[in-house]
Amino acid sequence: MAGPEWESVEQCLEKYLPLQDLREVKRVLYGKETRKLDLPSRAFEFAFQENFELQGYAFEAANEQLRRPQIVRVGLVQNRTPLPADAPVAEQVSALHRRIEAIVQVAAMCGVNIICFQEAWTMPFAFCTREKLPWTEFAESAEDGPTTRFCQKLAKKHDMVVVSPILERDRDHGNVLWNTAVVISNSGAVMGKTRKNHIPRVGDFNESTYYMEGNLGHPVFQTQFGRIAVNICYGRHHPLNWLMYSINGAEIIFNPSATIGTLSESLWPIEARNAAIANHCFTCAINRVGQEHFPNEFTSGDGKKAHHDFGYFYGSSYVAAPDGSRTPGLSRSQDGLLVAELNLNLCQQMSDVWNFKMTGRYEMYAQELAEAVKPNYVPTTVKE
Ligand SMILES: NC(=O)NCCC(=O)O
Repeated sequence: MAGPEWESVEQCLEKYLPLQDLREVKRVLYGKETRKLDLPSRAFEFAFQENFELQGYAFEAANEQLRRPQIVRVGLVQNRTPLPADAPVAEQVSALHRRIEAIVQVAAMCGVNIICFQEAWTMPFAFCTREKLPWTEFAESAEDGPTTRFCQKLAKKHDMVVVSPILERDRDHGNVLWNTAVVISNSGAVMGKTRKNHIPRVGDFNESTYYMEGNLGHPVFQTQFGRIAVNICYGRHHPLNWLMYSINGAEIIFNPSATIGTLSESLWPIEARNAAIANHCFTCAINRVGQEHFPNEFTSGDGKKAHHDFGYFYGSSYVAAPDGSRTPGLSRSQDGLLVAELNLNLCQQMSDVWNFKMTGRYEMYAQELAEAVKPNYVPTTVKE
């Protein structure tokens, strides 16, 4: 599997396809073309100085007579962990705070209204190790931990909604851990939190050793810039998880993730994009980037030798729209900020075209599912 030396699908297509073919391939692969955003040159200069990629695209919607366009800019951040995983915990967290502060500053220059970071952004993705210390020390209170306070300052300073996915320690319920996203209003107030509903039991994603499936359902946050929800990582494999955020009114669903090439790279471009189409909403798929090395060897339960690495986090963060179009992905190897301008009117427009909420047979599914989960259920299979 390719590592950082293979930059991206987009770069490969641009390099090898003649212009006419490239246009048609992009039409089929990416849907209606997204316009390149004219971002300020000082934002590009600062991003270059700070060594991260900056890309910006806009999704258009048709003009309506009764509604004004509902324009919102979202920022997706993918990043490496700046310090090695064996550096002191507090130093790793501070280094990540500094890195994100610089990226958020560029997002502010680009007029971003809502920004989302990658899954468990304040730590290396250490759940592969199954060790408790020092990794559980990265857990913080969602309400008033140092990272939430840090994000509150950023939110207020830049008038930006911040979605901050962290490892949460829930002091009010026996100090248990959760995989949580904290949603902070552009006023700086904590609006609330949402938790990862589906815990992977695949490969080295040994997350069930650390926390349980979320117990907060599918909350949607009504921000000044639109209704948002957060479907954390592995939840993207579950169409009903996306559906429930949509049923609660989400116009934008963020999917902060941490996933590796050998496991999921071929699924990555499909799942969040399909969710945007199926639910008439925008989806923002964010993946971490790079390789993380852990001090102690761990095994993968596959008979192969113990190792120190999780695998290659392939970045490739992107935004998909309800009409099925999508932005190109950020690179597979670099830290990056993807800015996307959305017109939320496109959600209702696509709903009126395709009518999935109208044609969906939810009552029938609800009844059938209610039966199917009963222990004595007999599947309706017709046999010869
Ligand atoms: N972080 C996480 O849930 N990863 C699981 C692997 C995947 O969903 O691709």
